[in-house]
Amino acid sequence: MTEHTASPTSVPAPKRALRSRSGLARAQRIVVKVGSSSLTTVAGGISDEALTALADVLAVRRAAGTEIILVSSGAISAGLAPLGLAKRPTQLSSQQAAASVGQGLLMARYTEAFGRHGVTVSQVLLTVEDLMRRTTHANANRAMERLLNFGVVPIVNENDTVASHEIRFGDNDRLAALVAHLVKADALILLSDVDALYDGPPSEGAVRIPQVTGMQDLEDVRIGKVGKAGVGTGGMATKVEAATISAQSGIPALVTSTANAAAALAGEDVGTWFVGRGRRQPVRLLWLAHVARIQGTLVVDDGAAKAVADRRRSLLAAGITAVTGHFEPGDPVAISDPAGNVIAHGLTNYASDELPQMLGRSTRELSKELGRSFERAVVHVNDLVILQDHKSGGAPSGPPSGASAAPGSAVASPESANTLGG
Ligand SMILES: Nc1ncnc2c1ncn2[C@@H]1O[C@H](COP(=O)(O)OP(=O)(O)O)[C@@H](O)[C@H]1O
Ligand SMILES: N[C@@H](CCC(=O)OP(=O)(O)O)C(=O)O
Repeated sequence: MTEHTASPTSVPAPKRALRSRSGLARAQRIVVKVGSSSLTTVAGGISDEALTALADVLAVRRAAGTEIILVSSGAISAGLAPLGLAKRPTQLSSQQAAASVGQGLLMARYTEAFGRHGVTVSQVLLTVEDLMRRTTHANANRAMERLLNFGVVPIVNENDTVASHEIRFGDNDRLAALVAHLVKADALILLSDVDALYDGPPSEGAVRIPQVTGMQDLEDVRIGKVGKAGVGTGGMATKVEAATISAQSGIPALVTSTANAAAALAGEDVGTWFVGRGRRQPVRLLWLAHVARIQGTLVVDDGAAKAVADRRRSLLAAGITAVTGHFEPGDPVAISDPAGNVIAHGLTNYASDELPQMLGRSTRELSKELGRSFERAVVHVNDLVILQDHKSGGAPSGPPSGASAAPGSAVASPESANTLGG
């Protein structure tokens, strides 16, 4: 194949976020995610009609010069019938087997459908780990950039056959958000069997939500169980989460149906638009906030909660009042205020069995006892992501203050703030 160098395929992604959904018509790099429920049925496997219709829309846009990355679910569902399975198995090894069979079938159909438009596709199977470690992240990024330069449409799925329970996304919605982040997409489009996010399960006469600008717009939204098709895993909850992850790191997201794919790409008023408003976040923090499996909880007192959430300090042992769960140093843990609200996620420097004898004790005391190897912070501020501001006594929290921690306080000196949540 000839290498494209000076064609629309090598147009760099713009640095500015699209302001509204109409900007999708001009977007240069778009991640599109399609769910199992749009492509497959339990009984019939892959729907040729649905897959071809989507490939037609995306191939036309690709031919017009827009870089398209397709995150496609459906491998497990497509593999059920060939293995004689009547429904989606719950056992991980059966899901792995079904994905292994179905992924090949899916790619064969995509290759053919895009090929009719002269568009080459490629298979990219990723695990959470590939996106988290700096070296593997950079490696995945290089491969994607090269594929896009070649004019290829990369088709991404989770590497279901090797992903274990511990490291699995499970749904592809959050994977798509991290892929959008990986390739610095202009926008993320999440396609499903429902045309938008509604204020409640659509079957109950709910009302469409056209735009989400922040968490306040989601407060009254009720999310029902996984859709009627019975083949998806994430449901609307993971789509909202993925769109939020994306929007909060500056990449706007649109949630709509596969039937609306062409209208969405043309910038028409369909679906639910999540306004991109945050700055790009390190992927490690996105993972910590939204994907990581939390292994335990550190309950902190009111002062420490305010310091961590409002003043962005490291968490010290003196402010921790209780520990639950079993974890090792480096594991993701939740930090909760005295009322039980989870205010942050962080990576702990201590194991759950080391912490009880440290709780409530000052840094000086602990330094004497533990000697030079003592790591001051139980959770360092650079390993912390704030999920909500702590509002003690119902009072609104002020802006992060630059004042240093009071003596004996359970917090360390101010450093960079990592805020993701609303
Ligand atoms: N508030 C809501 N707004 C829109 N859809 C919702 C809502 N609550 C639940 N749903 C359901 O979520 C389903 C989409 O999730 P899912 O089947 O997992 O999709 P996919 O396989 O495309 O990822 C829809 O079929 C819809 O019935
Ligand atoms: N990676 C899996 C995705 C699982 C799944 O059903 O995801 P989704 O339909 O996006 O909720 C597969 O290809 O079957």
